[in-house]
Amino acid sequence: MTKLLSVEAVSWSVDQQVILNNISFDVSRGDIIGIIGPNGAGKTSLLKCLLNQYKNWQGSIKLKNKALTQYKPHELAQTFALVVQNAPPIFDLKVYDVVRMGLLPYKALFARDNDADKKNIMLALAKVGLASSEAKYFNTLSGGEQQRVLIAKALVQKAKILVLDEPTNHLDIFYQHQILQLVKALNITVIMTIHDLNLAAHYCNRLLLLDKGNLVCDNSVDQVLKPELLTNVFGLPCYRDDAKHCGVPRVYFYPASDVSTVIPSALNSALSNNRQGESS
Ligand SMILES: Nc1ncnc2c1ncn2[C@@H]1O[C@H](COP(=O)(O)OP(=O)(O)OP(=O)(O)O)[C@@H](O)[C@H]1O
Repeated sequence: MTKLLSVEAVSWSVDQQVILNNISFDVSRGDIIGIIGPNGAGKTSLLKCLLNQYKNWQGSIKLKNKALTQYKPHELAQTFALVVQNAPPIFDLKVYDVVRMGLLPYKALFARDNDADKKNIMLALAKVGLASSEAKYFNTLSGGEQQRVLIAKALVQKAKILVLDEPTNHLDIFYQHQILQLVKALNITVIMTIHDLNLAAHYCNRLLLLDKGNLVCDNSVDQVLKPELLTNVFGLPCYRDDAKHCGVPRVYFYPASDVSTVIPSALNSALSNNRQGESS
């Protein structure tokens, strides 16, 4: 796969507190990368460095072999589309106008939309299942619908890399899957922070596990979702079910005090497998 983004030894500190420590990884075209880790691990900070929103990080981030810092803002806007929860008040706009904002990196200020622009906007809204919502106010939509509008904006933006910060937060299970299915079906490169490890397993082809600003593991779902590793990072006993529901493993966490009453036999066998793995 072609390398799109190359992150080398990126560190970021605020007031001598190290928030990201020497992070290196590559992103290839078509990757769907989930950044996982506990609260405060540095997931959002890493996204913000990738988007060049912070200026004082150290290290190197290259987009197609050229330093990110050498790109003009509109060039970056043509490359990255950001989808965040809790969109700012600027989105007191109609759905059509929010999606239209995806055209801005390509347009002169105050340029009018042509027929092709309008067609693109409506096509993007149709792709996210919101063609009949163009005249509604963005702020009146549900969280899941707002996410879909922002994805439509990203489509109009023709972004090469879709960056999502906790896209499934506040969504019910149906919309969690709907958003991630939609994201996967776009067939573009995706980098997202995500708390739900089983959702991440389902939709990502690679996971980056962060802990206290360090990249603890960058690998396939199968290699990152190891009970021992996750127990170390999240501080809770973890059991992995390898029955491969829909082709992926599932992980479960338990309060330490409840472990022996929840699934004693399954957990014991998982722990003993771990121990065997350690000794081999
Ligand atoms: N602009 C900032 N100034 C000072 N500290 C910051 C800033 N941004 C983030 N931090 C600190 O960096 C650490 C990592 O924050 P970050 O938001 O990246 O974590 P996260 O992994 O995304 O957490 P969560 O899962 O809670 O969203 C936290 O301790 C946070 O307080």
